[in-house]
Amino acid sequence: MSSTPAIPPSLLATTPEELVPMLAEWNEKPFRAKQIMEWVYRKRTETFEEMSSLSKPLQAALAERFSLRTMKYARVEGSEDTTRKYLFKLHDGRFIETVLIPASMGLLGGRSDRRTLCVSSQVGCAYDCKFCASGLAGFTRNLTAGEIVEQVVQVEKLAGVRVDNLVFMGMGEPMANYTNVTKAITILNAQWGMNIGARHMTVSTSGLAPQIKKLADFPLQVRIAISLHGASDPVRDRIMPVNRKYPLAELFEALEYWNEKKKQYITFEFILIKDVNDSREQANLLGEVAARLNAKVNLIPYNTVEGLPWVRPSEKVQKLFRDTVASYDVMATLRTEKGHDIAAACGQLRLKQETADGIIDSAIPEQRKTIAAGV
Ligand SMILES: C[S@@+](CC[C@H](N)C(=O)[O-])C[C@H]1O[C@@H](n2cnc3c(N)ncnc32)[C@H](O)[C@@H]1O
Ligand code: SF4
Repeated sequence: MSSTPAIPPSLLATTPEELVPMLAEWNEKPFRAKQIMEWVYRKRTETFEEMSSLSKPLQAALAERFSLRTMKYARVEGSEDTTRKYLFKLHDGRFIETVLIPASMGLLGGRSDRRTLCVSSQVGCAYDCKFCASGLAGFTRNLTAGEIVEQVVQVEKLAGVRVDNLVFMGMGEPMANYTNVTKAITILNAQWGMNIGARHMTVSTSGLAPQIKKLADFPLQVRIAISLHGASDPVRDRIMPVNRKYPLAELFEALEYWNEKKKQYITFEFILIKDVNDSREQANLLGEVAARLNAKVNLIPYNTVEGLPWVRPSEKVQKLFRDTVASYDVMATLRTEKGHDIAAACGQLRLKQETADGIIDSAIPEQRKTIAAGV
């Protein structure tokens, strides 16, 4: 592959505090930082020349130092009433997906206006979970904080909506890109920035225990979702290699720390895969640990990934599993909405595009098929 073209760092990854010393260098007053943020986040200006309250030399200095948009909208799948999956081309030619999940029926029967955006945190993923499209072509690179923030800015404009909820459930493992993800969260939460409440942001992780503890110490009250998918080490080892590094005992210990620090419930994500993790025994183990850690459980029928032979269990098995977990006095939901399925399968659209562009080889590694076949 050709080397990455250099572009100036994104202004969307910059805080007003970081701007102040640069402004001093340019003989500008500190209050300009606030003005610049207003152009960026309130008026959503896409060029520096439009920042008409700033002097021409300051516009030029900013343009030399920063980029305002670093990725190009490539295409969208889905329509206004359904989940929309946006594909963006990054400055180095790679692709990422961002999924907008529309307003759903409110809990009390009325229509809720909430819109959830599922953002990517990396190009590809190194964690190699055996059921997931995101890791199929391996890991390419971390997204910068600017690229994470820009997904929200661009989708709001393209869809003409305001995002209320944000989930880090797109491509990549957010806790393996800790610094950029927490910086993006800070900017997305800031009043001068995207002003999204921290409690409306959920970081989903495959279980990187040390980073979970670190995030527990992070001052913003973000939520955490754990991709559990196995309630015992042998089952989890089979489908999630990360479990060999951080086995369940270590993961649960980190979650106890989370509970102590954050005092808010955890969510366990549990994909139901036929004959892999859908047994009564797994449901009992999951119920026990969810009750102990005060976690709610989201059960997700496996969403087929092209090239991978895993399948979801029958509805009867899914419901029995949910009822068994719920019998531990645990809140357990079975996700059936299409939107979530599409979000969960994040990574497939990008795989198709990068394969078509000849950036990656599409072959599903033989090893995946063997593991799926249970050999
Ligand atoms: C793509 S991951 C990204 C966040 C993080 N790396 C993680 O594993 O939690 C987001 C969620 O999608 C789930 N997922 C991946 N492939 C899926 C599939 N084929 N069907 C349903 N959910 C899937 C993951 O297990 C995880 O719970
Ligand atoms: S489920 Fe998450 S950690 Fe596992 S391969 Fe997919 S993106 Fe990576």
